[in-house]
Amino acid sequence: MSYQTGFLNHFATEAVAGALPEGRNSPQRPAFGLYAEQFSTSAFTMARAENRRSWLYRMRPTTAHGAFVPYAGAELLGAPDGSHTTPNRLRWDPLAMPETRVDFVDGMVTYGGNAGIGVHLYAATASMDARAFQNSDGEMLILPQQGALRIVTELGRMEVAPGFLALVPAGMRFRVELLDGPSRGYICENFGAPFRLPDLGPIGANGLANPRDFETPVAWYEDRDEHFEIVQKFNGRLWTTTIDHSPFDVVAWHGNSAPCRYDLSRFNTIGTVSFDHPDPSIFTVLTSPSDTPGTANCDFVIFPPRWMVGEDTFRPPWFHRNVMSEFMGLIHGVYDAKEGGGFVPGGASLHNQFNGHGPDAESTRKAMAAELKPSKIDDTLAFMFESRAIIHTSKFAMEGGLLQHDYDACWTGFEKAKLPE
Ligand SMILES: O=C(O)Cc1cc(O)ccc1O
Ligand SMILES: [Fe+2]
Repeated sequence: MSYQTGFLNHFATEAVAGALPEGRNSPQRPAFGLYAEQFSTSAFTMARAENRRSWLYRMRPTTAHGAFVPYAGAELLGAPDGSHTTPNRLRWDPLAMPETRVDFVDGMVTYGGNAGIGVHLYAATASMDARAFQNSDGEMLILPQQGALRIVTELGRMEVAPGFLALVPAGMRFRVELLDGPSRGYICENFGAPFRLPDLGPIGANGLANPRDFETPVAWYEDRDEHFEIVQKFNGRLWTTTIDHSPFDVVAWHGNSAPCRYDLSRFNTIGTVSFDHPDPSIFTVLTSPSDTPGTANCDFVIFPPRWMVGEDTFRPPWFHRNVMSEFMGLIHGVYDAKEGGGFVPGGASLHNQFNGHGPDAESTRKAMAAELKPSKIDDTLAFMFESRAIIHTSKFAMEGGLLQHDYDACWTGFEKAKLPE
């Protein structure tokens, strides 16, 4: 597998020498009888810095297909209708692996969502073969938690193991192959402005996720004249059609709208070297801004291994109530605000708008008693999708058997403060 590096670069790549036109996008007759196609993930008229599009040179035009009809699988995928939304702090046990053959498409399960994002987990036991998924509703941020994936996209192939993220543009066709057997992970579906690197402000020109660590596949195609099912998510529902060849027939492409992967261990984690626990925005990997400056449609934030050195400081996350809603998951290890257990790899939690949460009683007791020498939080990777809007939960999330009904109890047993007489 080879990659080109950089975030949102203008890449150019060809799997067959001479396939990529030079000096123009749409020659009268592209090489070898290929067909040129513009793939736009921003409006044509978007400001240059925000403009995203790629030019694809493929063996057949994408237009060669019949009508899409409603798709019957993936019954647990869909937009929550609001009837299961609660202000309560929620936490879930891990999603079980299916006992039958289930691929990535049918293995997606919606936990929550709002107008800006969809929050899903997937649990799959089979690779997709002669089918592809296309999400016309939004781009997909995929975080494997168990099992490495090979994601075959129209623009090339990338491998993503647990600890990596994959980002697939809205509208792009892809299939997911399992490299290590049963696989599970998390998905943030982004209906808003596409994810980008956050501004660094006073941090300066370097730090957090550095652009050069993002990797985009080189062009790759397969020449398979057989039936392929295309499953499309459109307007919150799934649709299907069949074509007579592989959709992965793009021989060359250029442009800046492309899938990428990123190894989260490359994140340059920044924290306090004096006192107090900084706001978790310091851990933002990618952000999808809204039209209100400073208020994200969605921030993707990680809690990676890091040194804790704060003096006279309560080091774990503080107790807090937040206008932003927070969905969290755990790739591996223990999260420093939940030392009392219950938040486990493959599990999840949700703390919706203004509902108080923070360290459990066990983490609080330990942090208040700790000797404050430098200590390393190691072997851990938690993450958060933080959204400006309430995250509505699905029926499955509330009634699917994984919800921990005793979650509130992790915040009991705190002693009352004793004021001077
Ligand atoms: O709630 C959480 O665990 C996430 C979180 C972590 C942190 O370090 C500060 C604030 C915050 O919401
Ligand atoms: Fe929080």
